[in-house]
Amino acid sequence: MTHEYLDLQTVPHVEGAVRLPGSKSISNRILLLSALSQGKVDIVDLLASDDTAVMLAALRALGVEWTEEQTATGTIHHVTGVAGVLPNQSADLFMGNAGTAIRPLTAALAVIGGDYTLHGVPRMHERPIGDLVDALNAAGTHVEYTGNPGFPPLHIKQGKITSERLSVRGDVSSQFLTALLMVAPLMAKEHAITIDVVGELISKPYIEITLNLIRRFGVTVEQDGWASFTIQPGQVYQSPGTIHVEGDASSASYFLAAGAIGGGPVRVEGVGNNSIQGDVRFAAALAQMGARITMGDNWIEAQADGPLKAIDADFNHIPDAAMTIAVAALYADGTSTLRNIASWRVKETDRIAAMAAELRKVGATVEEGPDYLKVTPPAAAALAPATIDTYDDHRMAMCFSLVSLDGALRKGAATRINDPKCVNKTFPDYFTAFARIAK
Ligand SMILES: O=C(O)C1=C[C@@H](OP(=O)(O)O)[C@@H](O)[C@H](O)C1
Ligand SMILES: C=C(OP(=O)(O)O)C(=O)O
Repeated sequence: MTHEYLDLQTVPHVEGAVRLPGSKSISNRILLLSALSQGKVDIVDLLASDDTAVMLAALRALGVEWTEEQTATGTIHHVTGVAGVLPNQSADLFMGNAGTAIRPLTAALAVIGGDYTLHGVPRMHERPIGDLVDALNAAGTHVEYTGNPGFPPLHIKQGKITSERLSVRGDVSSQFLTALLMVAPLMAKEHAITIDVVGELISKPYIEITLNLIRRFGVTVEQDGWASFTIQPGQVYQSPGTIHVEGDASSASYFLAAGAIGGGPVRVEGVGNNSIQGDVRFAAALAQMGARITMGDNWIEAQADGPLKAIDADFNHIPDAAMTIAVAALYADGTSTLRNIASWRVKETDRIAAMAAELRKVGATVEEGPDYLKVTPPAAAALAPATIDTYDDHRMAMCFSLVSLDGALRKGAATRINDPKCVNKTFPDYFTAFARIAK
């Protein structure tokens, strides 16, 4: 337990522009696809953070060559694809707390086969992976649990895919289906592979990111709604040459909410109408709360347009950015309800419980359900000063920076953020960027 903290003074007004760091979801997908592909890939603007660092280190340990070049405009990572044949047949891989690294890598290593162990921070060992392992092992791979069944750490041995049809549950995390889709071309050597989704599929826009990027690497997936996906045999990932990583739409949510709460305009650069990330739809939720939103191909701007209105909506499609709505709700004119967010409970922390506990500290009344959160802002004219615990969850730290902002209906509070460096998971410079828009 670290005892570092960051004190934020109240912020009367926010305004400015922020260039977003690269998307975590896109960065880690592109890294694995590049490694599996034939040829060299130049990745522009890859996210530099803990989650991508563990993926890069894992690829290096597996024998995949990559280099990083600093240019006047940003970074370029040069990855030499291994065409599905890993140079190192054994490795011990530390995955931190990166779901986007451990889930797809588990699938890739299980299908390729070898002698691999994957582990992470203690919380990673509490985050489910059983539905993915079940899907893989039922099809012929050999993945074992070395700790608790259903959770990392994992030991992967040599197996062989013998089925032409896999089925995977989609109601705990969409990353399991993403993982199978990404490795499907490695399984579809002689015959087509079909992946059936059992039960409801959550977080669907992340599957769209996966399919979009798979296509960029030259592989076509046939889709029957959200129920099944088929990959015809003989397709291999091809290098797209140069590929650009968009700004992170989840990271955008904090600045857009800041503009909506604290005046604005605040503009984020790096995502917009052309984005492939579902989290750009956070802007629509903010607009529903009364913010004025404008969008270009590669930017989004948010501005307050009077007091924020309470919202009652289903947030299954944007589980990460929805955390930002829960905090924006402190500034709204009534009770907000966030529905269909059960996946919050199995992420960096139990986010429903953590969010409820910290929102209460600043004066909100919160009702917590298995898959919902109801937030009623304090009646007082200001939020209560508080010391916010962040639960080693980057999004808790980033979300709660917003409680320092003065809104139209309610003033913010001086806020202490414990363990602010947890933002390193996806956005190491977050608090510097936040300080720049605080006026
Ligand atoms: O595929 C992805 O890149 C992600 C999918 C989502 O997870 P779930 O599918 O577990 O909801 C999201 O919360 C996570 O931050 C990133
Ligand atoms: C849930 C998240 O991360 P992960 O990719 O580790 O699932 C997140 O970034 O909010």
